Amino acid sequence: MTTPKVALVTGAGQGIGRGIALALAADGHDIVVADLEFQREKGLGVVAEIEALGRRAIFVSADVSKKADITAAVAAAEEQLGGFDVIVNNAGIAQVKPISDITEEDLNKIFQINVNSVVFGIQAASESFIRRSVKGRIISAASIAAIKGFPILGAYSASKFAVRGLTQVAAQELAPNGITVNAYGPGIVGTGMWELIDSELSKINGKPLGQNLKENVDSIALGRIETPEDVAGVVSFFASDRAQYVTGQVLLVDGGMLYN
Ligand SMILES: NC(=O)C1=CN([C@@H]2O[C@H](COP(=O)(O)OP(=O)(O)OC[C@H]3O[C@@H](n4cnc5c(N)ncnc54)[C@H](O)[C@@H]3O)[C@@H](O)[C@H]2O)C=CC1
Ligand SMILES: CC(=O)C(C)=O
Repeated sequence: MTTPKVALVTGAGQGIGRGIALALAADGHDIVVADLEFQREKGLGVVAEIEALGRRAIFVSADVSKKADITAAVAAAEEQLGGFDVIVNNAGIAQVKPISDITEEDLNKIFQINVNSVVFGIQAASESFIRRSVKGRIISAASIAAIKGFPILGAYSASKFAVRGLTQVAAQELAPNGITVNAYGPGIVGTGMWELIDSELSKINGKPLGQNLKENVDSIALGRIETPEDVAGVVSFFASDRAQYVTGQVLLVDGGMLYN
């Protein structure tokens, strides 16, 4: 296949999404930086970082729980950057609650953002790829919590198991079109999401701030917290020509926490 040239990354205003957007730009992609409207300033900062790498980039305000927003972001890639080859369904949220406390609203919210978004991303990307005869790449955010259920992260774990299931199904359905579908499975990454998990766990188990994070990091074989750049390396691989025979996989990038 030809090297993908335009990538759309959701949740790219900060954290892992920002790291992925910068890595794909360094690989030679032009980038749609998609995030919620309230992240516009941060998103424009990422656009400037990408432009400093010599690539083109635009910020698109998109709520991934809305199908129309994802479809519009794909259209913006085609119309403003002249193509569309890779989607990274990265945006996601965490919730930190024992199953006994999970509400109907909690479930609806986390599934709309972590799961519905992946269905919408697969739909919008594959429609564009098939219409334009592009053997594109669909890459989504799973987690170690897509392989093993984590206590107090029940709704989150369920949502990431769903991402893994969707990845396997879409890989099989889209293979006849030459489209590959994969997911990355980070472990404990030092972003806003883990700041939230650590502080919420502290409220539940009374440990001092930072202690839950430290204990989790202590369980990592490579002995350090993960960075967005660690995750981005795997996404860069999935988007590259080197990954053209890889589909339907969740690749764990966790420094040695789970083993398959
Ligand atoms: N931080 C970690 O340890 C791990 C993170 N992940 C996954 O990686 C992905 C990125 O996580 P982080 O960068 O750590 O999180 P983060 O909280 O630092 O960043 C998430 C980004 O997604 C955006 N976002 C949230 N809801 C959105 C919506 N409805 N529409 C559009 N954008 C939205 C936020 O504005 C933010 O820019 C998530 O899917 C997460 O579940 C997976 C495993 C571990
Ligand atoms: C945030 C996340 O996915 C975990 C397992 O920590």
